[in-house]
Amino acid sequence: MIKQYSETEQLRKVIVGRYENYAAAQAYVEVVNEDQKNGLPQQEQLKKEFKAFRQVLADAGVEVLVPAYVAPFVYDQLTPRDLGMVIGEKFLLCTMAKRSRRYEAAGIFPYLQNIPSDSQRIILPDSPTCLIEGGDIIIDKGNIYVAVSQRTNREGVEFLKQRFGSEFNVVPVEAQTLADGENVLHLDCMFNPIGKNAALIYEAGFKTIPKEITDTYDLISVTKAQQQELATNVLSLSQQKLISRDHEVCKPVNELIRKRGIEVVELTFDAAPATGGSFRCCTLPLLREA
Ligand SMILES: NC(=O)NCCC[C@H](N)C(=O)O
Repeated sequence: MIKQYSETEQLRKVIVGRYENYAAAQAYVEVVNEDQKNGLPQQEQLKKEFKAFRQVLADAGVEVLVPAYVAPFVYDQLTPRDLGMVIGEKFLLCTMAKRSRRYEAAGIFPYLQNIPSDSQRIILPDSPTCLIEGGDIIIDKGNIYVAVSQRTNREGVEFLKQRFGSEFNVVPVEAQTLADGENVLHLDCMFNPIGKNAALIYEAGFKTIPKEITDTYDLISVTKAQQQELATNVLSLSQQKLISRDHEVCKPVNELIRKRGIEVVELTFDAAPATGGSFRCCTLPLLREA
């Protein structure tokens, strides 16, 4: 059973990134984003942080799944978020922009085998040039926000409109580019709904902020320094509770979230963010429902 109509409804089942075998074969390591230019994390630190993260999820009653190991040529399986997206009761299998991530989805195939086949619930983009990554998609309150970013192109946005436009209001978002001086890898690195009607936002990451966002949410702005530490990239367990980094730069944001009456579980999570992804990126929810 897969289902997701919102970013904050009770999380029931989730795929969490695989730290085991990370960068096991140096020969296949590909530096895929700006953050990684500063060096990659050590296995031991990844292990410690991911174990604690998985434990918090399990203790909260969430079913935790881990991708199967693919092969040495897929050196990084830390951030399953981008591999796909549950949209309503369908699963969009994404087409990845980076070579080293192109076959990463094989690790989550075991979890797609039991999705009912009464209709075509697994949606595959028609063309290899149609790039979409799950980090660029957010579904909430009847809207699907999708960014044109470093990883998702206009063809990807058009595909989403064509396949999901009758059921959802598809809202395209243009992210600023590296050439504009903004390092916004995916939409969830600059925008993320939390609680009942709040959202974290890094305004400077947008070319234009869609009115669906300004009209719908009580916005909590993050600074450029906070965006760089992925302060928007929290994971909601429910409308009442979320997981965020205990990083010094993120703490003021956590306080603003608490002021909205949302419980914030702070965890040490520094290794995965050094690869470009924090809690949202390191998870792929399969089931959210009250
Ligand atoms: N949604 C996200 O922002 N995901 C982070 C992806 C990090 C991964 N190393 C990548 O660059 O593709």
